[in-house]
Amino acid sequence: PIHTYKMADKSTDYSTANGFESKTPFLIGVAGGTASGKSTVCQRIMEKLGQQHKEQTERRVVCISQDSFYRTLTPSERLRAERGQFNFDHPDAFDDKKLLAILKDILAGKKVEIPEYDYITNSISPNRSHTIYPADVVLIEGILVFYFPEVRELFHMKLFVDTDSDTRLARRVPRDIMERGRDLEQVLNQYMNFVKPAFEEFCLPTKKFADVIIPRGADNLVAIDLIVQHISDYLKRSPVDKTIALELGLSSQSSV
Ligand SMILES: [N-]=[N+]=N[C@@H]1[C@H](O)[C@@H](CO)O[C@H]1n1ccc(=O)[nH]c1=O
Repeated sequence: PIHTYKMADKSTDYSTANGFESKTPFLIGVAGGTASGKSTVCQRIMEKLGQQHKEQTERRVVCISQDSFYRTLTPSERLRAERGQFNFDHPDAFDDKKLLAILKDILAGKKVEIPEYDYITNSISPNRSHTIYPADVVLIEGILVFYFPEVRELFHMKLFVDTDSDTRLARRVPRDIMERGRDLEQVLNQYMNFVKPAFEEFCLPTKKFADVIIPRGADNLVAIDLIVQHISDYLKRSPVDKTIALELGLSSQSSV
């Protein structure tokens, strides 16, 4: 029997329409504290899905970051940010309306432009954006992807990466110093004043919305395999959208 993939909170009928599969991408939200391993979990899922679908090079799995949707800071906010006195972990720091609009475009199978975020200048770098073509699986990772109800309701699957906060801090300090040009005192002050309190007030409470909670993040290979298997089963039931494959100039013969 052909299974129609029934979502918990919405039934999506991937029935064919005018000869082609008319389907929306499988949208996965990946939340968790800073440095919990969200983007690594996304990478592992994409790698393993890619391996699973060798025979179908059209399978497209892409990942976008909520950090691409930090709102533009006012000059005074930018000054505070430079002094480590701006709270980037608060929901108000994000342009959730823009994220919602982009996710709806993705679900409509549209091609979207995602800006890159520059942690050194604390701003979106206008010339560095990347294009997301219609995909089969789209992962969105971020500390507060489950905080905004309208965004949360769009996900077909919600993952929460649950890593101990001391492990996260231990990873965060070197990363902020090496990659984001900060000094130790500023990183620790920012963590104590903003990152830790905001995690407890805004991020941790969204764990209850997760379908799967992943303790230890990317090290948890059993959890990642389970998740990949679930996605793979879903993908097997919804053949590749030929229009997407043709549009992208891909075909099963091509060695993309
Ligand atoms: N500071 N701080 N915390 C946030 C948050 O924990 C994390 C979100 O991915 O990125 C951090 N973040 C965000 C924007 C920025 O310009 N700098 C920065 O460090």
